[in-house]
Amino acid sequence: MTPTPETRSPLTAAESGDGRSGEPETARPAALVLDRASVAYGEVPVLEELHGTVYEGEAVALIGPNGAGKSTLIKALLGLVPVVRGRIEVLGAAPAQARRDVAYVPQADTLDPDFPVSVEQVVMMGRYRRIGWLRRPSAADRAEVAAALERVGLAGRARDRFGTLSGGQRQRVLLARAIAARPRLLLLDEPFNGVDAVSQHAILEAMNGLKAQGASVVVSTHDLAVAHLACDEVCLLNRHQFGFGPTEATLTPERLRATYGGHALELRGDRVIVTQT
Ligand SMILES: Nc1ncnc2c1ncn2[C@@H]1O[C@H](COP(=O)(O)OP(=O)(O)OP(=O)(O)O)[C@@H](O)[C@H]1O
Repeated sequence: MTPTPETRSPLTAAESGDGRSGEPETARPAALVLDRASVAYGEVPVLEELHGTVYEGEAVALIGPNGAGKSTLIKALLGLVPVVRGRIEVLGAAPAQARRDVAYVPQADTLDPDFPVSVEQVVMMGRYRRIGWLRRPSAADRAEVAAALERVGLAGRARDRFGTLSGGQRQRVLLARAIAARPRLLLLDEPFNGVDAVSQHAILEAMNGLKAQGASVVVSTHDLAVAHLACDEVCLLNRHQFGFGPTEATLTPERLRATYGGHALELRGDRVIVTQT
C-alpha cells in the first residue's frame, strides 16, 4: 500500500491530528497548500514532508522549538527558500508569484529605531507596492494608513517618531505597515516576542479583524494561547510535521512533547516552556 502523506510524517495519520485529512469542510478557496513539501537552503532539507491546507479567512499557528524551521517555512511561503520536493501553493500560485498579495512582518525589528521617520511614514511604506515609488500617496493611501493604525490601536500616534515608541508599539506599527498593503495572506514571525500585554491584545485583535475580512494569517509563536485565541489550525513543526489540523484537536500534550523532542518541556498554562535544551 502506498503510504499516505501523513504516514510519512514522524507521527501516523491518526496521531498527526489532521482532522481534515479527508475532503475540505469548507467551499472557501485554499490560501495555502502544503503538499508533501520539503524545503532546503542547500542540499539537506530543513523541513520535510509538510502537508496541510489553510483556507481563506483562516489563521494557522506554526509551533515548534528554536531551530524547528518556522522562519524557514515562512520564507518558503515568500518564495525566498526553495521547495525541493513536493509543492507549496500560495493563493493558488507558486510562492514567488503570489508575493504581491502577501505581507510579511519579520521576527526581529529590522527598522532602525534611530532612523528619523514618523509612524505614519513607516506605515505608508506598506502602500508603495501599490502606489509605485515615483507617485505621491493619494488621500486614499493616507486613509488606508490611518485605518491600519486604528486597527492596531495606534490611531493617535501617526505623527510620532517611530523610534520613540516602545518595542511592542513598534511591532504594532510594522503590523500596520503590513495591513496597509491590503494582503490576502499575512505572515507574522514571532510577533509576540518581548511584547507587552496591550500590544499582544492589539495584535490578536488585528489578526482577527483581517480574518473577518477574508484574509489568511500564518503566525509562528511559542504561545499556545495565541493559537487558541486567534488560530483555526496549528502546524506542529520540528524539521518534520508532528501534526496539522484544527487547534483544539491538534494541540495535545503528547503531540507537543513529540514536537519538542529531546528538550525537557513544561506546559505552564498556555505557554510552552523549554526547561532544558
Ligand atoms: N540562511 C540559512 N542557510 C542555511 N541554514 C539556515 C539558514 N537559516 C536558517 N538555517 C537553519 O535552518 C534551521 C531552521 O531555522 P529557522 O530559523 O527556520 O528555525 P525557527 O523555528 O524559526 O527557530 P527560531 O524560533 O529560533 O527562530 C536551523 O538549523 C538553522 O540553522
